[in-house]
Amino acid sequence: MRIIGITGGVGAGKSTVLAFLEKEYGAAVIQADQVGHLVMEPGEECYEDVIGIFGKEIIKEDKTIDRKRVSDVVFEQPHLLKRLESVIHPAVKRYICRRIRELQESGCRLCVVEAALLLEEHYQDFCDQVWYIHTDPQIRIRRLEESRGYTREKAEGIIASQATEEYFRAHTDYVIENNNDLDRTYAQIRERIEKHAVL
Ligand SMILES: CC(C)(COP(=O)(O)OP(=O)(O)OC[C@H]1O[C@@H](n2cnc3c(N)ncnc32)[C@H](O)[C@@H]1O)[C@@H](O)C(=O)NCCC(=O)NCCS
Ligand SMILES: Nc1ncnc2c1ncn2[C@@H]1O[C@H](COP(=O)(O)OP(=O)(O)OP(=O)(O)O)[C@@H](O)[C@H]1O
Repeated sequence: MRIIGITGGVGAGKSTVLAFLEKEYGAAVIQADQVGHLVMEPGEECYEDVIGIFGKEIIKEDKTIDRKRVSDVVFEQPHLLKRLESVIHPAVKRYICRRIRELQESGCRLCVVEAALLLEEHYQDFCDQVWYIHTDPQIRIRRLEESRGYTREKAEGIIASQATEEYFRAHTDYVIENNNDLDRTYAQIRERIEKHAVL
């Protein structure tokens, strides 16, 4: 099974690229953000620890954790983000490694793992290649304001907590530019998959 890692900053278009790989090439996809959400669901392994860090105020009526509330705090306060990461990251990595083993055993040909923190978490160790999705910060901020209702400050806070463009470029195998319309992005993906015999 080939494993492609997809990384890049907030709102760069990672999930959009992932959806294309799933639809066009039948890739099995794994999204670290979603796994992170899963492990803090009620009854899951990180639920109590996250409440231990932020207090009972983050519990919503339906008992789930209010991630928006957590996110409003952590991207402003690095020491709290570090504590949250120390709880979530090991659980996410275990989940992803387990899922990869399952996919391998099921005969899957292509798996794509998406993570903003792919490099920091060393997921490249189990990826055959890593792609960096690049979009200029101002375009990302505008897209996030329009599609997710983020404020400029919130988007900037997340961007500030992530790796720099230079770091991403220096540690990845292929860069996809996603500043323009999606057809141009998809063309770069096709080229990489087809000309470089990824499959
Ligand atoms: C802060 C939380 C609760 C916000 O949840 P919410 O559903 O509102 O946002 P979402 O998870 O979609 O993240 C929003 C954006 O921030 C980025 N992001 C999330 N965590 C981090 C982080 N630790 N460092 C840098 N960027 C991050 C995401 O990649 C995404 O681009 C959540 O992101 C979280 O638990 N983060 C810490 C754990 C983590 O590092 N997860 C990333 C994958 S393991
Ligand atoms: N080329 C593009 N043109 C216009 N809009 C785009 C383009 N690429 C992505 N978008 C939009 O930008 C927003 C962010 O894209 P997406 O969710 O794929 O980013 P992401 O990198 O996965 O975000 P996150 O870091 O939060 O996981 C979405 O609303 C998406 O539809």
